[in-house]
Amino acid sequence: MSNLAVAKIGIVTVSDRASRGEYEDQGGPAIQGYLSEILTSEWKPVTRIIPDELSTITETLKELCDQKQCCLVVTTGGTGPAKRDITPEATLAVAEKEMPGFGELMRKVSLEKVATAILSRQTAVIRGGTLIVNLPGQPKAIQECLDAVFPAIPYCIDLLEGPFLKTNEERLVAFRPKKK
Ligand SMILES: Nc1ncnc2c1ncn2[C@@H]1O[C@H](COP(=O)(O)OP(=O)(O)OP(=O)(O)O)[C@@H](O)[C@H]1O
Ligand SMILES: Nc1nc2c(c(=O)[nH]1)N[C@H]1C(S)=C(S)[C@@H](COP(=O)(O)O)O[C@H]1N2
Repeated sequence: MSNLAVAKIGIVTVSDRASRGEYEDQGGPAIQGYLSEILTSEWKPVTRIIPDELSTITETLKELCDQKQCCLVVTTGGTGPAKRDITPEATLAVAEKEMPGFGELMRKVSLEKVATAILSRQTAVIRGGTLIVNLPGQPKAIQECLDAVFPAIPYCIDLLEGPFLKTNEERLVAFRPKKK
């Protein structure tokens, strides 16, 4: 992946009911809207709406990382303790490296908003040149979580030798250490 390439970003809604059309997916559009507001460099979304099935989630993540060459994949849903919530396990199953700080920070800021944030097992991992980040299913959790961790994402993608992501600094300042 060249750092001059247009950034492809995977947006994966994991929801039995949204994937069956029983309710309209609000999570994927909320992530896309957030990224459009934050990013000033060129990027392209690659969206998927899938059920809470381990093999479907792992295959989708592999496709977005290995074939589509997304530099970032953001998932929403399936991070809780319910029987069918399996997104973190699927994410770890395709991981080469775990990035536990993302889940820790998202739970910390979320706990300041809702006591039930403790129920999310959301995590983040690296697969090849891709960072995968899990978000909870509640659409309002998307901004709460991404505001906390997004400042670290452009530099993480630099370290993976991916595209250079620029942010709208009035909205969010990306952390990049000063070059010596
Ligand atoms: N993509 C979505 N769009 C709109 N609302 C959602 C979405 N995903 C989740 N929600 C809301 O957040 C709640 C918690 O999400 P969770 O991922 O635990 O879903 P769930 O209750 O297990 O059911 P499902 O997998 O069918 O969405 C849902 O019950 C729903 O009200
Ligand atoms: N920021 C934030 N985090 C949150 C929530 C929320 O509303 N906002 N919902 C919590 C709830 S109610 C649950 S059950 C867990 C897991 O949600 P999921 O299974 O939809 O991923 O995320 C938690 N984390």
